Amino acid sequence: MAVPAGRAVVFVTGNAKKLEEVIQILGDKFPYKLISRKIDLPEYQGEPDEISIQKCKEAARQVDGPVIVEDTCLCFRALEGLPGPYIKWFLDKLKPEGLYKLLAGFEDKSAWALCTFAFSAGKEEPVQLFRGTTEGRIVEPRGPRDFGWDPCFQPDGYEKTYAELPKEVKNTISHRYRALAAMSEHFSQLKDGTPESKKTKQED
Ligand SMILES: O=c1[nH]c(=O)c2ncn([C@@H]3O[C@H](COP(=O)(O)OP(=O)(O)OP(=O)(O)O)[C@@H](O)[C@H]3O)c2[nH]1
Ligand SMILES: [Mg+2]
Repeated sequence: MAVPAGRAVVFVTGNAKKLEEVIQILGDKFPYKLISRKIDLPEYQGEPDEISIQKCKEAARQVDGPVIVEDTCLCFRALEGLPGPYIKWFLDKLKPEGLYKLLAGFEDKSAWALCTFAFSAGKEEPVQLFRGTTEGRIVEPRGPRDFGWDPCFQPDGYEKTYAELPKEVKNTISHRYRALAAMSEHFSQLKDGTPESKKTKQED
C-alpha cells in the first residue's frame, strides 16, 4: 500500500529520543515527507507483532491518515525473551543497574533488541510491519544516561555499550537502524515503481 500523493506520513511517538534517532538514521532516505506527532499511545500487552499492529491502528484512528509507529523490546535469552515489550516498565522501576542485576542468577547474559515499525495508510487500511534485531548482552551499566537501557546493552562485536558508542556507530548497527532500512527499502521500491521481483538478485 503506497501513500497518496502529496500526503505526509505521521510518525506517532511520545519518545523524543526515538524521534531523534529516526531523523538521524533516515536522513533523506525515506521517500515520503515524514512529520512527527507526540501522542502517548497505550502500552498494549501481547506478542511484539500484535502490540505493534494495535498501536498502529490506534495511531491511524487518531491521526486519520498515513502513520508510522515503532515499538521496542529488549529480550533476555535467560528469561525466554522477557522483559520484551514490557521493558519500559522494568526500566522505569529497576533502572539499567537493576536490569543487569536481574540476570545475576543466570550464566547466560545474552539479549537482543527488537524494533518493529508499523505502517498504515489510514484507519481502514491494513498494517505492515518492518522488524530489526541486534544481538548483544546485558552488562554492568557504562556510559551516558540520556537514553533508556543503552548503558547496559553491549552489541555483539563491540567492547562498548550502546550508550558508549558514538551515535554514528549505534545508528548503523542498531535494532532501529535495521528496521528502518527494511521499511525504507520497501517504500523506495513502491515509489520508483520497480517490481520487487526485478530488484532481487536471480540465481542462475
Ligand atoms: O536505551 C535504549 N535504547 C533504545 O534504542 C531504545 N528504544 C526504546 N527504548 C526504551 O525502551 C522502552 C520501549 O517502549 P516503547 O517502544 O513503548 O517506547 P515509548 O513508550 O518510550 O515511546 P512510544 O511508544 O510512544 O513510541 C522505552 O522505555 C524506551 O525509552 C530504548 N532504550
Ligand atoms: Mg510506548
